[in-house]
Formats: sequence, C-alpha cells, structure tokens
Amino acid sequence: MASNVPEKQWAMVIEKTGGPVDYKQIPVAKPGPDEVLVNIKYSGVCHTDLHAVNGDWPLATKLPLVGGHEGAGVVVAKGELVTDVEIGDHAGIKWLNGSCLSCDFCQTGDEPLCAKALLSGYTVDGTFQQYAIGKAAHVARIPKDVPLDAIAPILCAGITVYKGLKESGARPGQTVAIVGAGGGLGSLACQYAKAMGLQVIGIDTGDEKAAMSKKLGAHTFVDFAKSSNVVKDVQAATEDGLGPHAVILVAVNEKPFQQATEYVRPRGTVIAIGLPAGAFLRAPVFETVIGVKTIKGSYVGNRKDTSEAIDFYRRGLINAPFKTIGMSELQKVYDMMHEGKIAGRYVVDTSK
Ligand SMILES: NC(=O)c1ccc[n+]([C@@H]2O[C@H](COP(=O)([O-])OP(=O)(O)OC[C@H]3O[C@@H](n4cnc5c(N)ncnc54)[C@H](O)[C@@H]3O)[C@@H](O)[C@H]2O)c1
Ligand SMILES: [Zn+2]
Ligand SMILES: [Zn+2]
Repeated sequence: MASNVPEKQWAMVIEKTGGPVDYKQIPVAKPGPDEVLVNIKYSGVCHTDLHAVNGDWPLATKLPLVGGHEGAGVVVAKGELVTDVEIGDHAGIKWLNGSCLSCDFCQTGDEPLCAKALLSGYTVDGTFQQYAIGKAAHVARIPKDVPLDAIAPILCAGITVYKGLKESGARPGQTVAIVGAGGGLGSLACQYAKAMGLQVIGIDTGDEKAAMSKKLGAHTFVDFAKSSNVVKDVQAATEDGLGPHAVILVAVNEKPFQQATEYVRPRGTVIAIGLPAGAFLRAPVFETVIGVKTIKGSYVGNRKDTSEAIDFYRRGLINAPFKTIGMSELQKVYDMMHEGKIAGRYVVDTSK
C-alpha cells in the first residue's frame, strides 16, 4: 500500500434501507490479491443510487452501504496478482465492480449477466467514499488527459446509454427517441446518439430540460407533461410521421414504457434501460406483431463498451453538463433527484 494512504477516510453511509445517508469517517479497506484501491476524486450520482437507498428493487443491498458507482480517481494500492494496473494510474469504479470471468456470460463479453457479479454501491461498497476497492479486471482505464470530474458520469450513465444505442440497432441517419432526455442518462444519450449520426427526439418535461436537450442534439423536444398526446407528437416529429426507429427508455416512471411501443416505427426497437420500481412493460400484441416491433432490455455495458464510451469522450464528442457539489451534501442531490429537478448530472467531490 502506498505510504500516503490513511487508515480512515470520509464516506457517505446508510445504515438501513430508506436512509438517512450519513457523512462519517470509516476505515480504508485493503485491496485483496486481484483488487486495486482507488482514491476516488469525483463520483457521479445515478438514480440507481437513490433506488438503492429506497430499496425499490427486488434485490437487497448490503448494509451498512456506501453507495456510488461512477467513481473516478487515482490508483493508490494494488494486490499482488495485479499486473496491468499501476499505482498512479487513473481508474474508474463502475456499477460492475467484478465478475467471475469464467462463466458462459463472462467468456462472451456479457459480464453484466454473470451470476457472481459484484455491484458497486449495492452488493459491495461503492464510490461515495475517498478510497474504494475495485476488481482490477473491471476497473475502467481512464487516460490521464481526461478530467476526472467530467468522466465520472460516463462510468455508468455514458456506458449504459452507449450500449443501449448499440443494442437498438439504429443506424446513422435514423431517428431515436430519448425518453427522460433531461436526466443524467438522457443527457448523455442525446450526445452519444448525435455522435453516432442519429437524429434525436428528446422527451422529458420543463423548460430547462427542453433547452438542454436541444443544445445537446435533439431536433425536437416533446414535453410529456404539456403534451395532450405524446404518441402523436413523437410520431409527428419524424419526417414521414411513422415514428422513430428506436426508443431509448431512461425515464423513472412506468407510463412511458407503455407509450413507447405505440409510437415506435414499424420494424423499430424499444430499449428499456430505466428501472422504475414495480413497473411492467405492456404492449398491444396485435400492433407489435404486425408492426414487427422489438422490445428489449439493456443493462450497463461490458469492458469493451466501457473503453469505447470513454474514448468518445476523449475524442471531444461528448459534452453533457454536470454540476459539482461536496460529497457531504449527497442528501441534497437525492432530494432534487426525487423531485425530478436535476437537468443532467450531479458529481460529488469527495474532498468536501
Ligand atoms: N439498465 C441499466 O443498466 C441502468 C444503468 C443506469 C441507470 N439505470 C436506471 O435508469 C433510470 C434513469 O437514471 P438517471 O440517473 O438518468 O435518472 P434521472 O433522475 O437523472 O433522470 C430521469 C429522467 O426521467 C424523466 N422522466 C420522468 N418521467 C418521465 C416521463 N413520463 N417521460 C419522459 N421522461 C420522464 C425525469 O424528468 C428525469 O429527467 C433509473 O431508473 C436508473 O436506475 C439503468
Ligand atoms: Zn448508474
Ligand atoms: Zn461470470
């Protein structure tokens, strides 16, 4: 372990599901043989972190829990089996903290499906602390010319929407609707879609999110709260009125998951990414069949998706807004997120 690693550090911890999240000092963990210890400088706040606090999903978290899975920082220690990450390297701890590397899914680059996957800020402690552990095989390699605050949101939101866009099969020139375009994943989805040569329809609510979505690449914005007919408005936003070729669902409510199958273009694909509590996908069988529509889930990304998503940023293609706040103020971010008031992403600075 590097000599400047302290015994104790600041962290945001929940003791029980439902919170509150407390700012307190906890011990710094020691990396196991195949792990690295990363001095987290910045961590993005994903809506998943809020689902974890609230216990929304049919999957229990560890407790007490340090949340966070968009952590970017500097490697300060490593286990004896780690040969391809060096002390001083910049690294990211993402949702997929580790996987078995040998099951059928891991062997085929589908490691998010690994039954033994470790999830940062959920089944293992995450990045709302100054020093976090990651499996060396899975930490994101971050080039040193990339700023650690701006890259943090890419480590979940960016990877996830980039993968979702690839899974949609949408090709350059085609149209994609981003549902939840003003949020953390949505703002990045607008940028990745634009960079991939797609035309973008943004769907969300409020003037701030409308203006931001347009700035990030949406040619049309549909305000779901103001529109009297979202399905018609989304279809009307495509040149021939037949609807978008793909829909990326990153909203945190169930209703748009039902609407998407109605307005997606025949032969089109609906990609479900958002995870509203207790929600169901529902589609009319007749229209889905005769429209040859595809509905599929998409879940984070693999290590290759990770490096590609980071490379898009490095090449200057991604410039989604984020605001920085002290880590000790995490509860404020959760409160704003709960109210749907965040346009883009918040990133916490672990030094404050
Ligand atoms: N599948 C995955 O791999 C994966 C990865 C990361 C996050 N997620 C999930 O994605 C979701 C979004 O995360 P986030 O951090 O971007 O959240 P966020 O709170 O930043 O954004 C959600 C956005 O959805 C908008 N929204 C709410 N209702 C809507 C509606 N009816 N129509 C259109 N937009 C609507 C909100 O206004 C907000 O802007 C969460 O459920 C999160 O857990 C999934
Ligand atoms: Zn996330
Ligand atoms: Zn595996």
